Amino acid sequence: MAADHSKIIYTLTDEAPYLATHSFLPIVRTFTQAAGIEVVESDISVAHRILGEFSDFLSPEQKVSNTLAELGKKTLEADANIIKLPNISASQNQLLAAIKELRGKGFMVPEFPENPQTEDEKKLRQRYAKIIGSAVNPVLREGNSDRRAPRAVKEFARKHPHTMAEWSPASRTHVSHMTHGDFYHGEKSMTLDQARDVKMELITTSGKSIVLKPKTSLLAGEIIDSMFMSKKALLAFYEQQIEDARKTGMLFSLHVKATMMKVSHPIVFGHCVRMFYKEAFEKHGKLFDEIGVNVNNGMANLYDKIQSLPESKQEEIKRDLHACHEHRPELAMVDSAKGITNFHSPNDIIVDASMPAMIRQGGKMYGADGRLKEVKAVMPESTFARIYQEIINFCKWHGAFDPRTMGTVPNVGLMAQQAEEYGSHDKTFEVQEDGVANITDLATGEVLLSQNVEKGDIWRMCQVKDAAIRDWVKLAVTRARNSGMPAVFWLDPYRPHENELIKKVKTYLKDHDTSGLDIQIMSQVRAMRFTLERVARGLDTISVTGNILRDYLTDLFPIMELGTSAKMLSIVPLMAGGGMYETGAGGSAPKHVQQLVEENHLRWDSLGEYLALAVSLEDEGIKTGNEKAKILAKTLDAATGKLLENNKSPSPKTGQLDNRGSQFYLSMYWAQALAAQTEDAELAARFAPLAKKLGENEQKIVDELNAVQGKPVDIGGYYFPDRSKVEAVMRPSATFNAALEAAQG
Ligand SMILES: NC(=O)C1=CN([C@@H]2O[C@H](COP(=O)(O)OP(=O)(O)OC[C@H]3O[C@@H](n4cnc5c(N)ncnc54)[C@H](OP(=O)(O)O)[C@@H]3O)[C@@H](O)[C@H]2O)C=CC1
Ligand SMILES: O=C(O)CCC(=O)C(=O)O
Ligand SMILES: [Mg+2]
Repeated sequence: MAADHSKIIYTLTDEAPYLATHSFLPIVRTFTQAAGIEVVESDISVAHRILGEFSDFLSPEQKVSNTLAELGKKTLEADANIIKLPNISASQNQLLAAIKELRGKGFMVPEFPENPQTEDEKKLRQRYAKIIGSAVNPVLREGNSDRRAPRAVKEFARKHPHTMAEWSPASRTHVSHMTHGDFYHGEKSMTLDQARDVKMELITTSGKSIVLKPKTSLLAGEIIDSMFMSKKALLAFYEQQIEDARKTGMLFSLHVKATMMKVSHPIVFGHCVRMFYKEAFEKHGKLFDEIGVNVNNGMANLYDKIQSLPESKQEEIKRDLHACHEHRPELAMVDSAKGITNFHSPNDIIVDASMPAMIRQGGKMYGADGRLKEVKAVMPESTFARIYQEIINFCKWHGAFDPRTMGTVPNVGLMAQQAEEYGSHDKTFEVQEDGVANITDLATGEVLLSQNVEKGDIWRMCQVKDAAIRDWVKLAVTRARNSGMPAVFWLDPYRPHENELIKKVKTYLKDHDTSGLDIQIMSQVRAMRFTLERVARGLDTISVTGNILRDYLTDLFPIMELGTSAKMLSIVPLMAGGGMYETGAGGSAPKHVQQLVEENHLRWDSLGEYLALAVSLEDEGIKTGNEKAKILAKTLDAATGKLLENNKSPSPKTGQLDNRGSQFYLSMYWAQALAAQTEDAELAARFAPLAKKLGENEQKIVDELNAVQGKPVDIGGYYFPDRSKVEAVMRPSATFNAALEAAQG
């Protein structure tokens, strides 16, 4: 393919990464132009996704296309080269706020039907369901996951270690999970002998058939699972844990992943809130139902809904809620200054980030008085919760990890084609009546898997495709070979699903040359212990895991090693041949936007973007034979290394170098590296003037960038900001802007 047809797709997302993109894209284009590469935008922000879904409600000039669907199709093409920034996986509260903002701006998308009654409302609700929770990543992730800390980043962390609180062997902090009645308990799993169409059906005790999902087409070799969480067991567990925390004087803290597990975890979360405030719910439950309170969306929803009630009633409810606290444990706070507890909103306590933060703080979270305290971390589902208890045990014995000496733990994750639990939300159901939940072959009527369930249980089917597993095993071998590190498959033979996986892993490993490689299979708790023993000795170990542990471990280890998962290289080699380059392994850090709006300081670190862009350019260079792209990649990596070496990352403090200043330094180092290289004289000549100009004006530009800080700014919205205002805020240095412009061809 001719180099001048090269295209890199760069996503526009939300919050801090969206803001950072507005200053970064003009920089990127200045450089990529020189290699004939066009950088095109694809807006997959939550606001744009709402507009795309509801274009039938918009005027012709307001209509936008469904960019997410288009981008999803692109991932299936061999020449896809996509840079994907983190996006909001919207909770219901966030969705409501986005809808309100859009309507306020004259985009009359429908109101979200919280309690759909009519057929029309039910349809609208279904359309909105496509936008809620983790709705972007599963569509785009048509490949498995390769996440690691690049050498330069790890070296930087060793030289400039982040803070790490001490761990005491006497710490009482622990994880509480269920030991029966959860998804782990009684899971059933099978590998399909042939392609089959199945239905999911509940046969009630009264003999009625309720079709949960009429048809799902499965391929030969696919692994399917059937599992459920018992409501009775869950409630008994919560009751016991709440009481245990009270008796022992521990902070009570709940950790879920309601964004990715968008059907099951809001229910799991809601049961906990209702149990905690049991007496208030017994007294006011009927009224709450009437006014549409749904604490699956957190206490924020309750406080919002009761505002429709007379003042005196509101006071009574609040009194009754407060009264519950008298015989309850103290709750962990998300923001103690603002009085926001762990129960406020399920998207405030996303387990992959919230547990590592606690571990980094020496096993403590904030109480209502703003002081750090030991915690009971409640994660009902036991399948993966056990790894956190294991790392807590290790920290108590070993003490806190030392970022200066600890080894690194990259991850190879099974993620493609909506693998495992994270792809299960269209196959997850809250059981309406006691009965048997069956997965039945449509053609033969044969029941493949069945479970006895009761009203209120959460039943689900998960699946993972054979091709995805093969590709994952191959990626693991490739990473083990290229890195020279041992690789451990974290698989538990006592869990039926993972037992099926183990059989396949053993088979597919034989397709590869594994001579000289150290590849092992261990259950999760052993794998964690083995890995941590090595980490403490400065040794590196690849974790090869399923989809949930991919998510958990790629925040856990980076947060210990690097202070944040924003500094991870995160590659998705797409199964169709293309590449998607995610930027960091974390999210969109909402409090960063708040700081920008209040103080015009953006602490967001775009390092993930720099790393992603370098591999994207390298990939483009290799696939299209574009030598200039390869040089851009190499020099960008060198510039990133220098940025770290010279400590030009954004500071969290207003008044100091922020995201914009850091981007300036990257541009300067990149231009300098290009000017200095001797492989391509044309590129060197093209970037020499920019390198010179930026070097000469370094102090002036940094002063211009820092001078604007300390005052509030207006970006014209939160979910749907005004792009021209964002651009003005994000590009405040006239000197820098002029230098970039002059360098453009
Ligand atoms: N790939 C994706 O699309 C992902 C999206 N999400 C979404 O992101 C939102 C927030 O999720 P949450 O779980 O709180 O996780 P985040 O990773 O956004 O936040 C955790 C903390 O990590 C730090 N952090 C993360 N990225 C950066 C960065 N680039 N530069 C500097 N600091 C960073 C910040 O800490 P500090 O206080 O030190 O600044 C931040 O408060 C949610 O809407 C979630 O659904 C979450 C994960 C991945
Ligand atoms: O899609 C999401 O909501 C979050 C994704 C995530 O946390 C991850 O992939 O690490
Ligand atoms: Mg994650």
